[in-house]
Amino acid sequence: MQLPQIQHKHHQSTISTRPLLWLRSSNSPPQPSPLASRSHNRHASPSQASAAASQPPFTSLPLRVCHYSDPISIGSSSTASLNLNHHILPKRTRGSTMLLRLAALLLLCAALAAPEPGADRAALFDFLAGVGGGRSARINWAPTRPVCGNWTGVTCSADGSRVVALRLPGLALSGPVPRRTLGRLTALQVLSLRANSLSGAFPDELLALGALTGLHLQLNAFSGAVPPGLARLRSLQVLDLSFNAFNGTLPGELSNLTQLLALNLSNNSLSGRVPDLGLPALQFLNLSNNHLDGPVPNSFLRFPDASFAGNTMTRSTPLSPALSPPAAATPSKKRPRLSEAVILAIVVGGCVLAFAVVAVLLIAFCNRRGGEEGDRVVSGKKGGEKKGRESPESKAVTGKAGDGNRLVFFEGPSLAFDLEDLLHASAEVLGKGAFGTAYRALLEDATTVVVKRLKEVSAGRRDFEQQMELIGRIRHDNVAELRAYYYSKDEKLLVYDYYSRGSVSNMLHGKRGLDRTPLDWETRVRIALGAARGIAHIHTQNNGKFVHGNIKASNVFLNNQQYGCISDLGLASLMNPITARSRSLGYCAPEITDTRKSTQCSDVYSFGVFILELLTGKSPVQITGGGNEVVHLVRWVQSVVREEWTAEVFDGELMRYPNIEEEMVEMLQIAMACVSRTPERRPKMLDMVRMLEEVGRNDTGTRPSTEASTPVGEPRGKAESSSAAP
Ligand SMILES: Nc1ncnc2c1ncn2[C@@H]1O[C@H](COP(=O)(O)OP(=O)(O)OP(=O)(O)O)[C@@H](O)[C@H]1O
Repeated sequence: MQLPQIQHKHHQSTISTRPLLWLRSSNSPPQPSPLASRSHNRHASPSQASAAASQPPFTSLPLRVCHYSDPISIGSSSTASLNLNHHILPKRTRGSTMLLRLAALLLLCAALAAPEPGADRAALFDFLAGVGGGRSARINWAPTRPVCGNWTGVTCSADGSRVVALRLPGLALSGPVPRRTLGRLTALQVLSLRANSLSGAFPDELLALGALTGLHLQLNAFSGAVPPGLARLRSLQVLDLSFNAFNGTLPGELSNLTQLLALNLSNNSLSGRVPDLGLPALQFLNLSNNHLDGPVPNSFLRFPDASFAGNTMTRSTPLSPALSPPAAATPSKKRPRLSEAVILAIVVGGCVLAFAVVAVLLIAFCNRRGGEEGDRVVSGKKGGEKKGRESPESKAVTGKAGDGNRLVFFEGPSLAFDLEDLLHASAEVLGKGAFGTAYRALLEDATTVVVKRLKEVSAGRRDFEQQMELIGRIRHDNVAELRAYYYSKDEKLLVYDYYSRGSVSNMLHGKRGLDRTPLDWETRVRIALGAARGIAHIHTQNNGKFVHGNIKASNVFLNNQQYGCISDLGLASLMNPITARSRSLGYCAPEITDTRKSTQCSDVYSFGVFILELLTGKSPVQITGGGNEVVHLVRWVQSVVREEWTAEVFDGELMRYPNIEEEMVEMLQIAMACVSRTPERRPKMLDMVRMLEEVGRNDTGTRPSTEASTPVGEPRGKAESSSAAP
């Protein structure tokens, strides 16, 4: 991907961009292409280098670093003004010089008067003084300015008394971490020194930082053992030591890290067997490209092959050829032909796309860096920074002057991340849909978001932004909120909350066995009712003209109250209609053709198909007869019902629940009305809400109770009031 040169808006300094690496196994950040990165793995054996082309499911995004070729920090500029020599200035400037001095003095006084994390300030200074290469003017730690809110990469507690986060990525820091410096930051929760050139053993003093939740030391040159003492960091949620030169075995003591959500030790020189660490909370694991051997421990069997690629580990089910280590150890692995095979595997895995997402995110990040100094994208409202049309809900905007590319965040109740956090996130591919690829990204503060990279957007910038503003304003319990969007010529990104239980499609058709989430009747009714409320609300937007356009089970999730919650609204109108339609097979109303766009009536049809899916447990389109026969759910249900075999249509899994037949039949009738061929005969979504609420009200108390006790038809706070509003 061609990365642009970006001008720093204020200092006129050129930021040269280094190509990023993401989900890659490479030895150092500046690699021109993900496909070429195999040959640059400085710690990996040839086998690892080959396997490095595989796609570990977890990695960091810190992969492009911006360098200011002519950096001038605010601190240094204010110091410069103090040093002005009035003797060489013309008389008329002497007055202003005095003013400047006075201002600087006031600034100093203000700095001294403000509540300061005094001890932490001293520790930070000692760190900077002791670390190699740490005198970069990009580290704007001016003694005259208060630490909190001013010092580069430093975040303080709410009362300003302690430093709680230190993020100094890509600042060319080198050498060992100086002793008795960072260990004094005892309130530190997040430490990120990623993408520097720090070396030496793991800094032991970090092991005393009991409040740490995120430790990001990836992309450095640390060596020696992974210390067992890490187990003392009981609050740790994210540990990323990837792309270093750690060796030795993996300490079993890590099993004490019961809060750990993400563990990335990839691209080191770890060896031996992997102990069975348990780690029940772990969601991301990457041990790829080490020298590990032995079986994949039981507790890690739930992670994909890519987590272990580039080792010689074995698991009960064979590693997929694309990811298995290797044979790559043999010279033949170095041959171009094999490399192509590996590359193909990457493409098949779809993970290469993740690379591009991060590229764009990084571009956006650099754009942000080019914006106002200290411009925190979501940390608060900033008046006047967004020119032109502005949604009242938009919180802040970053961008490069002139091209209009920008990242826009919307207000949200739990918005606690900014773009920088997003860029530092570990990520994995969730899936590929009609509109692009979705990634799950774990931020440094352990927040998980979903980043959706759209493809084949046919709408122009203006239409796109208008639609985003519409979508971003929608707030409803049963509608997945759009948190942020990014638009540039080449990339369009959307940021959503992550729904940990996955989509209703996963719940209905996901793999059978232990991992399967059984969907009881009550849950299905709540899903249908919630989704109906959400869609009904959507239909009231834009003066009652808003269309969802892509209603299907993979776009319905469970909200906190276990009701359906609809996502991906309003995207269909921005896309190439033919591509979108081909992926929504089975949900598409018959009247929608290549030239006719989705309507609210066609939304109702799609919703009807979704209800049939909930009732039957079957996909909207099934291929049978050895791939020769296509069975459409709607037609199948219609034919069965016509033959009066109604009971035959229901999901076998529902048969275990007594006394629900009547409700199932009612719901079937509602669904059948929705999938009428004649659009005008379909009910409105608001009618659907009422009808589905009636289904719940018919409960005579004989229905088996489930863990979620809220009666289906009962008003439920915001969702109910919202649904009543339309
Ligand atoms: N916010 C989310 N939380 C959890 N999983 C999600 C989220 N958004 C999408 N997914 C899952 O990621 C996968 C890919 O989603 P995506 O929306 O890209 O494709 P889709 O839903 O299959 O098709 P379409 O692009 O038509 O919506 C799906 O399995 C989807 O359920």
